[in-house]
Amino acid sequence: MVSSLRPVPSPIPSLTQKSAPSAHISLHLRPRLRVVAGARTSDDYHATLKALNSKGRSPRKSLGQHYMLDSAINEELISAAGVKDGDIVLEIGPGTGSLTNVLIDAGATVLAIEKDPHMAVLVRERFENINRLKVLQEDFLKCHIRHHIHSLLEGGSMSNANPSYAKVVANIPFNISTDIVKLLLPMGDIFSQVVLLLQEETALRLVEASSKSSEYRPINVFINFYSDPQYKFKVPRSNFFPQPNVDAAVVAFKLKQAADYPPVSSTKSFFSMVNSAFSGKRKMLRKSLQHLRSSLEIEKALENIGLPNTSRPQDLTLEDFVMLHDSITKV
Ligand SMILES: C[S@@+](CC[C@H](N)C(=O)[O-])C[C@H]1O[C@@H](n2cnc3c(N)ncnc32)[C@H](O)[C@@H]1O
Repeated sequence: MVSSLRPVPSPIPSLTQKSAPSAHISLHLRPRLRVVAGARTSDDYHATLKALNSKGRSPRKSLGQHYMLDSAINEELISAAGVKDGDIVLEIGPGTGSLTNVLIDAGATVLAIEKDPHMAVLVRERFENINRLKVLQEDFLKCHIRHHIHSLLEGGSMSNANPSYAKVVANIPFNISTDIVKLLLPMGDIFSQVVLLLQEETALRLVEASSKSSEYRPINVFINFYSDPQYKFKVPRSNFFPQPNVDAAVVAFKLKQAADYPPVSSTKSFFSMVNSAFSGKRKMLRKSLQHLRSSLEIEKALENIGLPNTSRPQDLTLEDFVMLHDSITKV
């Protein structure tokens, strides 16, 4: 099913076009060298435009609709997740169905959740004879995803194989990508792999920022708590229609299971402490955590774990935060 070598008419940019260097990637976070640019024109280019034209639909900015034009990139996405025959895969935002098509071709059973009712109809029509695909017209951020995936894993009628875990592979709207990451990563009981196409700058911030870097935030502690993230490759903006103002990148999160989470007495109190620690980024922890314990007690807790009593949040690794939380809750 993969691409034939047909010329791409204007005004859609050539899929082989190199993108401009990313000017906004900040400070310590620099893009990796590996870039997957569409090396050929793709059936997806034609399928996408045909599908959009047939419905008279213009892409909606509010829904982050930037459609992938190259099935070669979709294939790289599913290979990053190791999708194989019989896998159960959640796709968020199938749009015109270009990634869905590659997932179905790989033998996966696909649950696709699409917010736009027109695109949900379009993708249902495109794959009307495929019984390994279920399309739900719902807002992913509000749907009962655990319930839907459980029924597939428990051997619902759609699936002939019954893997223990499902996978997520999706080209998601950039404007809700952090919300999606926050929702999915603590679901290591149902998902083993989450592979997402994100805005490149977001991908770098989420995956590369570590303690000591100025980009380090509570979300980085959260991500490393629940997963082992890996930046996979860059996808230049010229591979999407309409072309966004930024490049994209693929990130693979290998989800941990609960038994492998760092040992904290309560995740709620742990992340609440981490958020407070970052509330005044330039502030020393003995000040920003004062509502939990006295300055003296925080200083003592920091010293107990081998850190200077003047430490700021960006000085602490995930393991340091775990020890600090343990020490503070015991003081
Ligand atoms: C970046 S496009 C990707 C489309 C398609 N997967 C592709 O690769 O061409 C994002 C898709 O997510 C859908 N979407 C936006 N917000 C959503 C939400 N909250 N829940 C589910 N789908 C959403 C959009 O309508 C759109 O189809």
